[in-house]
Amino acid sequence: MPEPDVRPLPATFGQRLRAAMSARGPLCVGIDPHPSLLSAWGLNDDAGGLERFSLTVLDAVGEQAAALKPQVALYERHGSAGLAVLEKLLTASAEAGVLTIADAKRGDIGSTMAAYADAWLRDGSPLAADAVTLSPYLGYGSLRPALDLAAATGRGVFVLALTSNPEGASVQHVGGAESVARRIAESAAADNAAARGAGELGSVGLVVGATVGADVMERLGLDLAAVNGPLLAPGLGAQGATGDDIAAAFGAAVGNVLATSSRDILKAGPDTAALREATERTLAGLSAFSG
Ligand SMILES: O=c1ccn([C@@H]2O[C@H](COP(=O)(O)O)[C@@H](O)[C@H]2O)c(=O)[nH]1
Repeated sequence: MPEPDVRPLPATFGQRLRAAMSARGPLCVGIDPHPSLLSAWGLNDDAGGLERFSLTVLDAVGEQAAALKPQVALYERHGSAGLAVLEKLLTASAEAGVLTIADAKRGDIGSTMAAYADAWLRDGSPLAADAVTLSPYLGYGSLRPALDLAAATGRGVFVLALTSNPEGASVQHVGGAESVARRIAESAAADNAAARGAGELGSVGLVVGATVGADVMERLGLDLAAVNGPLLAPGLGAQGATGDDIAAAFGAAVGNVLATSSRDILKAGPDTAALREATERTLAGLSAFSG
């Protein structure tokens, strides 16, 4: 009879993110190599500049942030050479023990979704990250291949629910008390039920903008605490939101918020000390809810 496999299961993304947030604070630093930032850093708008930019951010703030969030579009615009740099960044981050969230906003019919899941969430995939952002416009259920693969490989997802841009309201707020956003939140809560039962943070997160505001949350009757998943909150700094705005809007769910900022921190580069100082300042600005 074969020996039972007694290797411990890998920690879930929710467990790893909770540990990172407890140790470092609730901040994710976005890596958005916009052409204007590359230029301001004295770098070329090419794969060489992209690599220098990406690895500088990892080196400078990788130990301060709970996670790094590369914006996939800004690598894709360089074609295959840009994606090769993204692969390098994801590998280097994993080797350094830094969690990564690939901001790819993927979503498609289930059969194609399986291929996106394979790219971002499969062990051994060159583009494997700890988590990926997903768009539920084709229906939350269409994301199932990614939800299942993430669960099987100890990875996570962040599903767009209430995005930080003003245009999001025209889709996400529709339906009032039965809004699209509320349905997405309820679906994520159902997928996190087992983690809730175990008293742990689930691995199915939502994207809820830091810019959204308490009035909208109230009007839509969203129970974000019931989601029991990480809440990725973009909009800090460059889009105008503050730590106080997050504390006011997220209420009882604020302990699950992972605030994310890109341009406001990145504009401090390329100097490593200045990037660290900007990250420190951003973390201090979250004191209203990070204790
Ligand atoms: O609702 C959303 C979802 C994703 N984002 C992304 O976050 C960063 C924000 O960058 P800043 O420079 O801090 O404004 C960017 O990659 C967006 O695509 C978002 O802003 N809002």
